[in-house]
Amino acid sequence: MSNPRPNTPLLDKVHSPADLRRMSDGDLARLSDELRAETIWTVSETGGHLGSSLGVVELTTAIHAVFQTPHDKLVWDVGHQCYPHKILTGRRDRMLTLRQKDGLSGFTKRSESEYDPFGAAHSSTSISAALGFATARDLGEATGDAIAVIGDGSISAGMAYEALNNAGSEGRRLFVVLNDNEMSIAPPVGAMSRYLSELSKSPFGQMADEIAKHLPGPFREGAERAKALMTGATGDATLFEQLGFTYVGPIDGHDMGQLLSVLRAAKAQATGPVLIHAVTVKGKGYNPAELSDCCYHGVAKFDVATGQQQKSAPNAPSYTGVFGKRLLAEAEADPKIVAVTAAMPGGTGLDVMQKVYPDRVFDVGIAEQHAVTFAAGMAASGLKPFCAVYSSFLQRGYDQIAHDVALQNLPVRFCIDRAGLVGADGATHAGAFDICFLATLPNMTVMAAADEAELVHMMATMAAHDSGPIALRYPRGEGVGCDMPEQGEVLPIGKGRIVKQGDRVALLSFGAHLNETLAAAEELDARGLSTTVADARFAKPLDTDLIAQLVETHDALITVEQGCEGGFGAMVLHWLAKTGRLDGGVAIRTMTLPDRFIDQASPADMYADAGLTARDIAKAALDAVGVRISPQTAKATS
Ligand SMILES: Cc1ncc(C[n+]2csc(CCOP(=O)(O)OP(=O)(O)O)c2C)c(N)n1
Ligand SMILES: CC(=O)[C@@H](O)[C@H](O)COP(=O)(O)O
Ligand SMILES: [Mg+2]
Repeated sequence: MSNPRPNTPLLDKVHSPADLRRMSDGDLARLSDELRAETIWTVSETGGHLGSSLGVVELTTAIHAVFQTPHDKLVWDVGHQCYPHKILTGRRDRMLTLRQKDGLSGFTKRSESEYDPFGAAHSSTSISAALGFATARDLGEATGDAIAVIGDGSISAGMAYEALNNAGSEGRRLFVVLNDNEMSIAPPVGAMSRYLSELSKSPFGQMADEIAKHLPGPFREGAERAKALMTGATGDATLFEQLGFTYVGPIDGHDMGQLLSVLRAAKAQATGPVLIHAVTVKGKGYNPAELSDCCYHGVAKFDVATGQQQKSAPNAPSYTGVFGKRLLAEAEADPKIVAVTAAMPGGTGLDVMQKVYPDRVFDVGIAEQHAVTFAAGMAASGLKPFCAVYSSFLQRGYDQIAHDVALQNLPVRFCIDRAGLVGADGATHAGAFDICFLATLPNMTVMAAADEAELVHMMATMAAHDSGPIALRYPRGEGVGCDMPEQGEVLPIGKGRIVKQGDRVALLSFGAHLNETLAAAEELDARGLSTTVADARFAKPLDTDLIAQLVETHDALITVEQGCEGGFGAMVLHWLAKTGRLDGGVAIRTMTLPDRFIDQASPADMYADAGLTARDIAKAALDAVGVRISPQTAKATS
């Protein structure tokens, strides 16, 4: 399907933001319409984060028109809304490579453009980074103004308050644009969201006098009336003003005239931190997006005329889908089971349980640190909390896992979706580190599902495991299409399983790379190297009997995991070394992700880049047993 490319005569003249600064205000408004059409067309061909990008079309145009980017530093929060920004900053001709192998990142990225002064993808970092730039300017570095654009969802994270708190006390000239579209991925939650909702209903332009007087007539009267009204009505300043910011807003984030006036006035007058509250619509200007519950937050390729997305039929249930269903089943059987998500009820699958038990599922907003310790408090009180957080986002709550959960040995269940390489979201969302940062914690039990049937058993095991914290990791996307058990069977903690018996080479897989490991075993068998395949199931506690048996009865042991160095394979090596089993010389290879970040591509291409294909595993085994593969053989069989 190919959608007709929009006609964009004004946008065709824009090769950098400098071209915007030569346009009239009227042309900038017309340009934004073209930019919106171009964004819709682009994402219809590539898929990606459409809704948030459509919500900032005018804002993007106005900021680049008023501020001198790239000397002034524009820092996007999350960065999923950066497609209009990328189109205006010289990357329009590469937009069809968005989120693809060797293509443009789906988020801002320093190495991609001087207009991306700070990379993002994990939320709530923009104010901190922007304050860093502002401080560097004040210390003499060659940088200009700093502008952070943060959404109403992202400003619910603790890190944003740390930054507001510091910026408000530092008093440096800094611009924070709050892009308030009253949406996160799901509808926003929390008291802050409620507060912003009230604030955004206040009349236009409650702002400080020194900025209001620089506004054109009608805006100024409106602002003065609103200020009188607001001050009269409320008497106190906004939360942001009480933190030391000049608050400007709420303004219509789609009205180019308001945006340009307010940004110009703020730029002309600001001597300290300014927060501009722009009210926008997620998915603005594209009906299917505006009308959909998710505002087309993340979409597949689609037909522009209808909004119909191109989604291939699944070959197997998704891990997330199996997780959601099984959690509901476990929750039906045990009223003490509760669940916690950090603004991702749909992505984690908790929405399945939420529909049935809304009082037992807690969406705490984008607040992973709080989510973990909140779950710890519930565990300390006798409940059985399942804390469902994507692997890479769980990095945000690591000290809470160590300090509040593991050290106190509290029975929090960590359900870690998007473990391993995730594809189009690239390096920022890779679930590469959770095995390493969890298996090294005392008291922690760490499991990984080899397939969707194992996930069912491991969910039952988590529900039953009440003696301390336990984590279960599983990848993004579909399972392998295996037979599914009706019920989950509680697994013996710390016990793995032999999947295929051989006697020369032992492949010990942890998690969802079992299929590739079995394929490697086939190749090795075909070469006359009888191969055992074992599924470790646990990275902690290790099945040391199994490992000892494999090492004693095979010529080589190869560990395989969808995780970084320092994870499962390292734990195996530690144990072997500590028990002297390496002294006699054992042929061992640990197959892990490489010590580098891997850019977006398909998961298969990313694992090939990582050196974790079935062929790679087989080659490691051949190398370990000393069968050198001649270049010709390698070429012939590749
Ligand atoms: C630390 C972290 N947790 C969760 C996410 C997943 N995530 C991406 S965008 C988003 C919602 C952001 O809402 P908002 O800031 O309001 O931006 P909008 O999409 O409305 O433009 C979430 C939860 C993330 N990127 N980073
Ligand atoms: C921008 C962001 O962080 C989320 O939208 C993320 O891209 C969701 O990932 P999944 O598509 O794997 O749910
Ligand atoms: Mg939002």
